[in-house]
Amino acid sequence: MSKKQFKTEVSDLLNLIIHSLYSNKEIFLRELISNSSDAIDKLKYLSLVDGPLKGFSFDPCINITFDSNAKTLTISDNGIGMDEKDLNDNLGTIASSGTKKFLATLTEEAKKDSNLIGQFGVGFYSAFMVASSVEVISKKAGSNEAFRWYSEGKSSYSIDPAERAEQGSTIILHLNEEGEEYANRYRLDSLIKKYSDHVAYPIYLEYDQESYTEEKDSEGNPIKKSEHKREQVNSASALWTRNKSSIKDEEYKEFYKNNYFDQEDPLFYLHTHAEGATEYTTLFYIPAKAPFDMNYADYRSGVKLYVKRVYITDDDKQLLPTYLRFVRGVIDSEDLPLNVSREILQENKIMSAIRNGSVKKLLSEFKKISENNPELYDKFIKEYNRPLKEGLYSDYANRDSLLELVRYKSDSVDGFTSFKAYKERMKEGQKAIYYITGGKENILRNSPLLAAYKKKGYEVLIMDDDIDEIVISMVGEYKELPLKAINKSGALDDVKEEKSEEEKKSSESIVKRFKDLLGDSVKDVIASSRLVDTPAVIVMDENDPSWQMQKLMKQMGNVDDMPEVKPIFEINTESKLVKQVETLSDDEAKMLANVLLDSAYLAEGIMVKDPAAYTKNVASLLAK
Ligand SMILES: Nc1ncnc2c1ncn2[C@@H]1O[C@H](COP(=O)(O)OP(=O)(O)OP(=O)(O)O)[C@@H](O)[C@H]1O
Repeated sequence: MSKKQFKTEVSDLLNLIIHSLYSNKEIFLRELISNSSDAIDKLKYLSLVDGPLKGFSFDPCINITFDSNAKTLTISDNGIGMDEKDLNDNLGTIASSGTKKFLATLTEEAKKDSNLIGQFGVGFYSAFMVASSVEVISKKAGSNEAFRWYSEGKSSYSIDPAERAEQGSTIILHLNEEGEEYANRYRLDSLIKKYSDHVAYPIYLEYDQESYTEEKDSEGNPIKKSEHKREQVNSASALWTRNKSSIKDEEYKEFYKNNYFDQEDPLFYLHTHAEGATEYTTLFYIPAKAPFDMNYADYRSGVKLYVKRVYITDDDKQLLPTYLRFVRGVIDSEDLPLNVSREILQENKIMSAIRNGSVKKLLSEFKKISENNPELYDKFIKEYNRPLKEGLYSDYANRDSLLELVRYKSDSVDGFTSFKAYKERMKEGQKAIYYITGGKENILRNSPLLAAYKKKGYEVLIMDDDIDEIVISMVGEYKELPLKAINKSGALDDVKEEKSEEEKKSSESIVKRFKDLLGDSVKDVIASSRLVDTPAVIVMDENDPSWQMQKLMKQMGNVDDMPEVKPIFEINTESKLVKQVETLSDDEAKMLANVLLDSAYLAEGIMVKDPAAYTKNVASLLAK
């Protein structure tokens, strides 16, 4: 016997599955059936495309048997099967390296969520929730050898030669105490219907039915007879191929929950059939909660591609643009060739037409919901605002549609607002959409810059998402209205208050004094025409990166090459404090100017360069 150790992650994972996730242990059956269905998909596909298995003929099916005396449950399929190496690779290691990393971060509460199992691709191991040992007897299509994998789910497994007539896999569960209840016809029947009704291949349940015959024994009692039966339990039709009007809401939801490993109903779904230059069907779902890996670079794509009902792939990130990675569902094309490979998919004209059409449909559905069902749209935005913003950046062709979908916080209304609603609220004479970026919400909301806009009645959007900065500066305008950052020099003049000649003169001399005092610690000093109660603020030159952007650039590692970017110091020359620089001695004036500059940094949530010097200056000024 060749005994092998599981990779350590597998032992950890088994432990986790067996002990934390077992509140919903019945899902093991769905996982094993789904593996069988995938295995049939793979063989069916290989039998249709060029290669050694082309023309391979078989009658796809999944068979389930049980023995309540021996306490076993057996799931077998005639799919692709596994050879020795596959058994080692697939059942001896964990599917993705990201999974372990993610598991490590899960809270105890979250670990109890059995939903997570399927999302990881650890489905097979769920068998150990109900079995004390598991055997897999498998023969790979095209091979003459069969193998038996065996494990008690602790730290090791073994692989030995075995016998199996046909290609495919047989999974034998030796049920533990928790699992005994599954060696039961009615229990299995209802579980298959519940979770696997739409699996595209027939699932047969075999059982012995006992009945009483007409005949009587010597004592006159009816004689019992046992009959072996084999019945198809699932309906085995691909839901998306059915006519929309014949499908109930419940059926759509069940399909989603059983196929996309979510216990919650989806937020909404859309089922469409396109005809014309390209013919295809799509059934898309929006999960109620963003998938856990949505913000990981190695996220799992949630859309499966079929060609004429034949499964092609669920691992292709080209099917939809990255920013729609939260969408789950099916694309089924009538026109793509079956042997379409990943490389071909990328450049295939039909695929790109399907992709463009799908994006348009999704975006227009989002728009419809935003107009007709604001409550639902709020839920949607709470989960998916961020990926939509990425779309603004990456999907130029659909930017106008996306601009109608994204939402922002505002200093004038509660919750989120759209650009459209902002535009409708705009004051007469207002020529731009104003926003502030570059920090946490509370810092932005307390920015001294807001007062001048408020005074004019101009609304300011509070953009506190770290990608807003990059995205919005790229977008530039909404319906020909420029988008202006109020903490950049470009928005200064829009809220200008006219000054008298005398005021101008006095402010010129104060500005000059500040320039002398601060030297090259700032890019420039300007007299503010918009500050109300605040002595001074820092803003960035229109063409310089903001603080947030600089921070991002530093994080990305370009520290050495990046020249120091200095702010423009905008001073309120009407402020008493500011005016004092003209009366104080040079030393004291310098101290004051530096304190004002450092305070302006702090108001932006930016740490001052020399905190010790700052507190010392403040203390000595206060003392005076
Ligand atoms: N019945 C089967 N026939 C052939 N291969 C199988 C079968 N069951 C499992 N496998 C192989 O073992 C691998 C691991 O299965 P497991 O259920 O743990 O993860 P997965 O199927 O990749 O992910 P998920 O369960 O999320 O779909 C599968 O990817 C597949 O290659």
